[in-house]
Amino acid sequence: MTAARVVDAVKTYGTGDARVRALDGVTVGFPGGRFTAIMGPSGSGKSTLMHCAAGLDTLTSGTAWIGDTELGALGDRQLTLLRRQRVGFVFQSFNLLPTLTVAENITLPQDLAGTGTDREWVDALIDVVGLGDRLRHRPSELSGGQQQRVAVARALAGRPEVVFADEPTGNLDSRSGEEVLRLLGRAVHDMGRTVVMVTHDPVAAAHADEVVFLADGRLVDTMADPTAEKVLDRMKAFDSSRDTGRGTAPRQRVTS
Ligand SMILES: Nc1ncnc2c1ncn2[C@@H]1O[C@H](COP(=O)(O)OP(=O)(O)OP(=O)(O)O)[C@@H](O)[C@H]1O
Repeated sequence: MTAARVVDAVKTYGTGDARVRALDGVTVGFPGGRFTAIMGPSGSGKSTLMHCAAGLDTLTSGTAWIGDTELGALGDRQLTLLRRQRVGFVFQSFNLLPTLTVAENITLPQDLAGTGTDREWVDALIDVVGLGDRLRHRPSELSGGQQQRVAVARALAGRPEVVFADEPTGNLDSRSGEEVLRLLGRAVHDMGRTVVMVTHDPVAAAHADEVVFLADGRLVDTMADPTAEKVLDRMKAFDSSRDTGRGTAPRQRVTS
């Protein structure tokens, strides 16, 4: 089962000479029950791909799917509901609500949707993220790593079909980052969830089951069972092919 996918995805930003093709015909599926990392050089289109696949942004052409639902066919309200009920998000900057407690932050999406909370599942999650003694605290009373663990619990609380994480360790020291990555890995391998993570860090990507590589808005490679060394080597190959003028083309400008 493919939890999320894009087909022939094209995304352009800007107009005229300044028009940039951030996604240039990407087709990729993210399998259910797997942890996939999206890697690539800066500006290669990683965040754009994630945002379009997750329904946070729309494609210029092509289609994006969550399960069997094509996102382009949905109106604004349906898209909001889909994001709230079927997708979870973890961002680099945690995005917790400062006035709410940890417990309230974790169940906020279900409270907003009025769908009710699966108490047993949420209690199990709180156990896994290790924040049982912090439930009445506000985010400002937690470390960055703890805040991100709350964000991971919030993303998983509604049992979404897929969790998208955009550089989830970008604001964390390596030890807290490692904890968050292990948590995402456990969500997939012990709890049967699906995670798609954008990262530029080979060590983070090594936690995934599979890495997909973007360059200049195109899907250029995939790697199963990654290690940090293998991912780093693959990334270095991008750099050397750029240096020698071979391999991936420079970012394509669209002048029409
Ligand atoms: N809102 C926007 N308006 C104009 N151009 C944009 C916009 N968002 C992204 N781009 C351009 O699209 C391309 C892809 O950007 P994107 O952020 O998806 O890349 P990325 O691989 O996530 O980069 P990074 O690793 O640096 O975050 C870049 O050339 C970027 O400048």
